[in-house]
Amino acid sequence: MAVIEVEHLVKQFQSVKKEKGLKGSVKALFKPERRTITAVKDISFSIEPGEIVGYIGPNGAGKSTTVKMMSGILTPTSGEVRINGISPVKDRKRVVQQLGVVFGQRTQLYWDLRLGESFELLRRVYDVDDRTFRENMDMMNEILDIDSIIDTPVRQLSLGQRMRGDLAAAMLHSPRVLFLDEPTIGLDVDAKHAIRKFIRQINQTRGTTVILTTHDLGDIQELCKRLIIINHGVIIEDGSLDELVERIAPYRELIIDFYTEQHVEHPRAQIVRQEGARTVYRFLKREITAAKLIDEIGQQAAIKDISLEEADIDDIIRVAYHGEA
Ligand SMILES: Nc1ncnc2c1ncn2[C@@H]1O[C@H](COP(=O)(O)OP(=O)(O)OP(=O)(O)O)[C@@H](O)[C@H]1O
Repeated sequence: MAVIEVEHLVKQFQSVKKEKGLKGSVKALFKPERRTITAVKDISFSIEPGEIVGYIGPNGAGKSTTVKMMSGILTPTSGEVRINGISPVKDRKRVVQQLGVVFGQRTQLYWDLRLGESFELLRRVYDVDDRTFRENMDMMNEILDIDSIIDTPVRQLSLGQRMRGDLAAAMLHSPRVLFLDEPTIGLDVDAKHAIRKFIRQINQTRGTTVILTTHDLGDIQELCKRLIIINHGVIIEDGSLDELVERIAPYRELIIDFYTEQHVEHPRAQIVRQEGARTVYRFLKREITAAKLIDEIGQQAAIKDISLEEADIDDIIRVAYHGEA
């Protein structure tokens, strides 16, 4: 059974349109002109236990709004969400027990307490028994080195330390599903590495299902086997990064430097440029491997040096978002 099911989900916000100046404010107060913003238009997907899914899209696409509806923070205008078969609208309490939620830009820790005290308090909020709490703390300590910051007041934690604390807090009640909204935002390379390792590890050892919202290409490449891409409140792609690359950029370029000027043709590669002893070939990844191509060209003329160029993931994601060439 799918762990998350989303069916024809829609969220509209009403806002009051206001003209400039005092006159506009007065008018908005007495004769408000309402405007409807459709943040999520009609979204359906289903996620199996143990998946790590990147829920991505440009700013304002509707990602956070979807995550908030999935975690029961917002009520959908129409459509349905089920987490392990339970609707967050009808039974928020039971859904919350199955969910861990981390927003990179906010914290659920208590500013005025030490990190360890924050965990103690959250343990009571989630009603976690002693043994589960200890087991989870041990595991989080191993992966996120929580012991080294456990006595630090939350307000004094660096951003990376705070994120480690937030992730540990989200796992205290052993949730089966984790929603992470930009968990690596603003972090340095070491902290990002630690967070990604954590996500992989809890996914592998506990089978935790992870939905990840991110603008970080490293997160996408290293973690997400499946990408759901949304824009303007609708899904525009649902598949693996490899499939996306294959469809948008099926070519690779092979740059070969011969010892002397050569003109070597190959039936499966097109010559893009020739400058002195250098020839640039373009070939389809699914038709031939680079190794085979190099080998076969090398049989016709001695090769001095090679390099390979792939399409930029950044460009591929941009094309997927907007369909730009
Ligand atoms: N409470 C609200 N009232 C009115 N409009 C809202 C509200 N929350 C979100 N929106 C609008 O809904 C749209 C989707 O916003 P959402 O925060 O879901 O996007 P996002 O994909 O998470 O973007 P980002 O990557 O910038 O965080 C935006 O146009 C936003 O301005």
